[in-house]
Amino acid sequence: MGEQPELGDGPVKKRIGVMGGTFDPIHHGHLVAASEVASQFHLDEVIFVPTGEPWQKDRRPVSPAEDRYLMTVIATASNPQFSVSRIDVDRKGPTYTTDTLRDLRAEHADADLFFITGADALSQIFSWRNAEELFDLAHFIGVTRPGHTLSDPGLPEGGVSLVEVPALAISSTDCRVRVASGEPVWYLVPDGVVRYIDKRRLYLDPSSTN
Ligand SMILES: Nc1ncnc2c1ncn2[C@@H]1O[C@H](COP(=O)(O)OP(=O)(O)OP(=O)(O)O)[C@@H](O)[C@H]1O
Ligand SMILES: O=C(O)c1ccc[n+]([C@@H]2O[C@H](COP(=O)([O-])O)[C@@H](O)[C@H]2O)c1
Repeated sequence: MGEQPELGDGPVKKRIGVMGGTFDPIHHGHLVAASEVASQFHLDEVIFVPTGEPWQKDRRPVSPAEDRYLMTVIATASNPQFSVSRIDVDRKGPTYTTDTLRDLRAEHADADLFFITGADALSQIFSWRNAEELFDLAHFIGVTRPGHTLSDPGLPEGGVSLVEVPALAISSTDCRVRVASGEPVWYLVPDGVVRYIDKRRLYLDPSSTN
């Protein structure tokens, strides 16, 4: 049997969301943002990409990349639309999103990429390395986040979409502080992540939480 003919002008491109983050730990704010963008933008899938060395988060020691990667796998395992990439964890040196997007474009040459970022990260985007190249590599989607104003910091015309997502006032910092002070993180992070934090004894040292 021959291949199905393509409709329209050419093959329909896959639409892949990319959710980059330090995920220390991953929480329901990340998951809701990815799910909502996937729905609103008719994405085929969302790839979560934990950072290797997040060079702008150097105020405190970040948990080992392998722990952050595994928590991301646990958190996304139940959603068939979600997957996790090791590309930033496996690349040596500081994590730059231009590298992330170049590598993903090489792996998914047939796809359009949509990079998902919260209001706080979007407002800092011009401090990222080679920021001017970012918008040629993916379409950017800025999502609302409680406590932060979602505004366009001067992004190129058509390069970014601003999207409202259900407001979850959760941050990884708050989760770490709660664990260090013996407060629960149940329902702020997926159940498997609560258990992983406990098993690996993460975030118990108060000096490394903030
Ligand atoms: N509650 C949330 N709602 C929407 N977007 C979020 C939320 N939390 C994080 N994000 C976005 O997810 C991406 C990855 O975030 P990150 O892993 O740094 O989590 P964080 O909660 O901001 O961590 P930390 O408190 O350690 O700075 C960023 O683009 C961030 O803006
Ligand atoms: O490219 C950069 O220089 C750069 C600087 C800071 C953050 N980022 C990316 O922004 C995403 C969210 O980062 P973070 O630090 O808020 O978890 C993640 O994918 C990072 O790699 C990228």
